[in-house]
Amino acid sequence: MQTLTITRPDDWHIHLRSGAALQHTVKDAAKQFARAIVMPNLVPPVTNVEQADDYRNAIMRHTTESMDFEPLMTLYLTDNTSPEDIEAAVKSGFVKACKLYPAGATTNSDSGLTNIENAYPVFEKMAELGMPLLVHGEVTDADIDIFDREKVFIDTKLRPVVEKFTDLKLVLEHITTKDAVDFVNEQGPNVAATITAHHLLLNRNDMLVGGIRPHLYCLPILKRQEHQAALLVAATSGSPKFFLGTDSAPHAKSKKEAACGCAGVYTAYAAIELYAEAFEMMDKLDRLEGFASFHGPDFYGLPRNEQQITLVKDEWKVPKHLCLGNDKLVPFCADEMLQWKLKTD
Ligand SMILES: NC(=O)N[C@@H](CC(=O)O)C(=O)O
Ligand SMILES: [Zn+2]
Ligand SMILES: [Zn+2]
Repeated sequence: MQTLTITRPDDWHIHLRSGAALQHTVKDAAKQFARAIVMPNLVPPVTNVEQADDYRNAIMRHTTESMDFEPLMTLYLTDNTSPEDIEAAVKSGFVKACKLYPAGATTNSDSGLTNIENAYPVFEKMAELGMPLLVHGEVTDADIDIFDREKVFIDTKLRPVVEKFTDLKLVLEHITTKDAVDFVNEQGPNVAATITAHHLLLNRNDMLVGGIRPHLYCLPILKRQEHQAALLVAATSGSPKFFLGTDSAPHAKSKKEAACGCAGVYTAYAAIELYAEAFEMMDKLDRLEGFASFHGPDFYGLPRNEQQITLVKDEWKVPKHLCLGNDKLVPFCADEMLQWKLKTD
């Protein structure tokens, strides 16, 4: 049977949620990933070191020593975040990045920045101290089409930031367009991007043709096939600017299958397997380890993991439902066949 052994990967963008959900989300992440950048968009959001510490402890209560899992915490930037908050975050040692949500852009982003320039003093401190800025890159203007929101954000909001803060470490999260790939490639080594498995495997036809599939609705929304193709090329290029970030974002089944369903796709239960499918599609399985296990820690200035994981080419069927605390959740590719399976023994 075909196998693939790689250095244990990390997830540089995950939503673990809080409360009862942690029972499931932490286990799913930890079975493959050694570390994960944990997004701070809880209700209320994680905006200071004290809240990040509480959240970290809540996550750690769902780990065991044998899981060997380290959550890397983030702060949620608001209009009120100060340079002193950044100093405290760096000093904590466990806060590894700060997250910029434009207010209203995505799930639980209401407390995000109302104007990116409000955070310029904060960006200056982050650049000085080497704290990475993670960006949900979409504008929120009502007159901008949802499929154009990433490109318009890059052109109108992000370009001024990278021109002004030339040393700022910046990760454009969950990129979905060829425009984002080109932008990242044009910048110096301090600008990188994460790419999700679902944006590599799908385009908007998969979500909309033959019926609307609410479980494939996420933000930024799936784009045209030509954008998917550009993401596949970027992820499998071997460039250290692109690395794994699942954006695994669980929501209860009832919240997705609704008149106004929320955004987010749950992939953590089989994330590395899903990426393996995408890399195999490109005949680039040999590039998976760099993308999943090397480029992220190299960018963040953290050591690469020493353990390994093995994937086996062994078809299996994804369950129709998983649990999310006391709720039911429909995972990505529910009731479909996957080709790769993480070896657990
Ligand atoms: N990606 C999503 O569609 N949803 C994320 C938020 C985010 O990452 O934008 C979530 O928290 O549910
Ligand atoms: Zn986002
Ligand atoms: Zn996310």
